[in-house]
Amino acid sequence: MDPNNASLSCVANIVWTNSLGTTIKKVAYKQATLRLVRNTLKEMFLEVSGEKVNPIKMKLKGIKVHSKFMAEGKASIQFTDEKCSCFLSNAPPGLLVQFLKVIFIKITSDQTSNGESKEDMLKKTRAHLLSGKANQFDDISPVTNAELARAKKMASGNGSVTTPSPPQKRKRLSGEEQRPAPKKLYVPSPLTVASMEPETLNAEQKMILDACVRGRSVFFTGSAGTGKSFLLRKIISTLPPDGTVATASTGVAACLIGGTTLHSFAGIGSGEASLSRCYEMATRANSGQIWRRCKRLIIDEISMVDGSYFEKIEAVARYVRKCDKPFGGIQLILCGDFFQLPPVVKQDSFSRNALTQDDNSVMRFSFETKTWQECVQQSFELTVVHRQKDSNFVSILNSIRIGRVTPQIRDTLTATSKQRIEMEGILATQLCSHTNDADLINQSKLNNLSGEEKTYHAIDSDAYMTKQLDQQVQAPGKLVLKLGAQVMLLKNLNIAEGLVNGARGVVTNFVQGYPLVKFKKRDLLVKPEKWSIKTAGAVIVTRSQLPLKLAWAFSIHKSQGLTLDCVEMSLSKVFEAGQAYVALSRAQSLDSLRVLDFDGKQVWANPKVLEYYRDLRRQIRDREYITPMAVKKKDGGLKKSLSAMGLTKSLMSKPLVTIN
Ligand SMILES: Nc1ncnc2c1ncn2[C@@H]1O[C@H](COP(=O)(O)OP(=O)(O)OP(=O)(O)O)[C@@H](O)[C@H]1O
Ligand SMILES: [Mg+2]
Repeated sequence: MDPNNASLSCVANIVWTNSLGTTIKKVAYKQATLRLVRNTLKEMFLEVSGEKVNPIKMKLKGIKVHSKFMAEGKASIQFTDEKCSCFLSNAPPGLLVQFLKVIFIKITSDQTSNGESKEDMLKKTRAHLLSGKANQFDDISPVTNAELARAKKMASGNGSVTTPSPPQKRKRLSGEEQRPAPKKLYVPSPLTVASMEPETLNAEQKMILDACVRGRSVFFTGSAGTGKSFLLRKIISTLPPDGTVATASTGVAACLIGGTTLHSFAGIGSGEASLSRCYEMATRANSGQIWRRCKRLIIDEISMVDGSYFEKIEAVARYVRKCDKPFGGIQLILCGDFFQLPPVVKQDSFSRNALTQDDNSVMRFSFETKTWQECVQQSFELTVVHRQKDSNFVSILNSIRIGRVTPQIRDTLTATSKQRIEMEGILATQLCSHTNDADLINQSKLNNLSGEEKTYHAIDSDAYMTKQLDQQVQAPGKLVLKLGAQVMLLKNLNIAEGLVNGARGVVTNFVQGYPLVKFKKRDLLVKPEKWSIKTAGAVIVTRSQLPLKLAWAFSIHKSQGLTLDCVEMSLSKVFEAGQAYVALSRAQSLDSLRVLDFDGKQVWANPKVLEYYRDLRRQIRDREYITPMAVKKKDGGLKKSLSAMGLTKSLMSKPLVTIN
């Protein structure tokens, strides 16, 4: 959390009411700046300033904060003394959360600190009034560790301060005793999940966030686990929600950033229709409005977006928005790693065999299009891998990424085939090259278990959206479990205790109808959780389901973007460049990985991608906007970073060779 975040820009409406609840005055700001200030008597105020109207200050005492819709950038603060309410909207969700947190921390701290007594305050007030001096307002001081600790104690229910009051909820305690529920200024949701993550952005991630906030159209890449999706979540929570559309090429990736799929946003079906037909489809009432409202389009896993489709949606954007600028003037934030899975095309045109036939007509990467050159203003490459901590494994993965397998790498990976990675009944997840194989394995393993079946049906907020929820939410519409079922957790429930999205476990019991699951670090009685997705029309729909999925096997395609613990794979049937790399890079360490029948032939990179990255790095190096890695240390920093990525200069300039 940024302790100095005591200001916020958003839409604000202030409404004063009389004792009957009738509105007596209203002030509306399209673009308000909110600040936390203190007067000479150290009382805290919320100052709202904006177009034309003089700043309005409201005392932060006895307030009620309604924060249920923070994830959508909305909240309201009710001021008892002033008899008014301030309604906030279109606030960047992450910044809104931080701002409300600062208010909570400061108020809690003011009330619980052993500061001045009431008598002292009265004396001070009288002296101030007699002095005849005007009230002066200063920004509040940054949050201190002591204030933070007091607020944490308060939030965990150990404190006695109840201001600001949460929505009128009461928590039933043991026995008859009741007391006000602890403040809940934060509502976990996929859209604000970034705020739950304790990690802060590193320097290279901050530089990209800064470019996005400045309105640049950017592409950022980096090997698996460099925090691309993590950064995207931060970017989304830092931008105003109105006009920001978060999408990804796959449902799983869209779910990880709380967005929708690019296809459902664009409204042109698979994109195979003629351009004029696509124009027609995209101008239909709903789609047209969505395109016209969009100001910033975010696309994760851009490597899986076909070039022709990318060109088509760009043309559609210009047409529907009646604007000749690239992408109809929409800011693009693109992210992905072209060394991972390429676009899915009907024919297997980019399998290894096809590469030798010089048949590139069917699939093109989006970076190969003229549209890409015209639309992307700045490119960045993240270089620090966070998913894996072991530098040896990171350098193996970086070599695999570029299709390079040395004898040492082969030996290291082959040696994993015999290691025991199961622990206390938790088996390894098999990663399969084909989706059907994964489904069959899960079904037959479940059938082989002898216990009684328990079925859990999801509750969707809109029955018409079930198909979209199936595509975008990892939690299945129907989940069948038995004692001994291998499962994966689908939510970050407690990061410190390892209860994170991707954590593996086994069902050991059913208690009150819920499965008791043994995870690596602890057992958990798993209860339903909610997922929200934003449809292309900015409507929020939800699914309530147990955050579990059968996990004997997954397809590699469905695993792209995930961090998994305890994985096993046989790569003998891989058919895409980058497929082996995606599978291997899901693991967090060599100890939690088992590779059966490893062969260097299973690893290759697409020559076009290698060439693109060579050019990209040259471009990044040469331009004024030097990359974070070059910023770190101009003399040799670049070389060091490249070798950390498994790319020395000489290798970069050579065509690809796959070493078997
Ligand atoms: N700055 C950071 N500090 C600490 N951990 C981080 C940081 N950035 C990302 N991570 C962690 O690294 C892991 C991988 O991040 P993420 O899934 O965003 O990577 P990615 O680049 O999107 O990978 P992929 O290419 O596989 O989709 C996550 O557990 C994330 O929380
Ligand atoms: Mg990702």
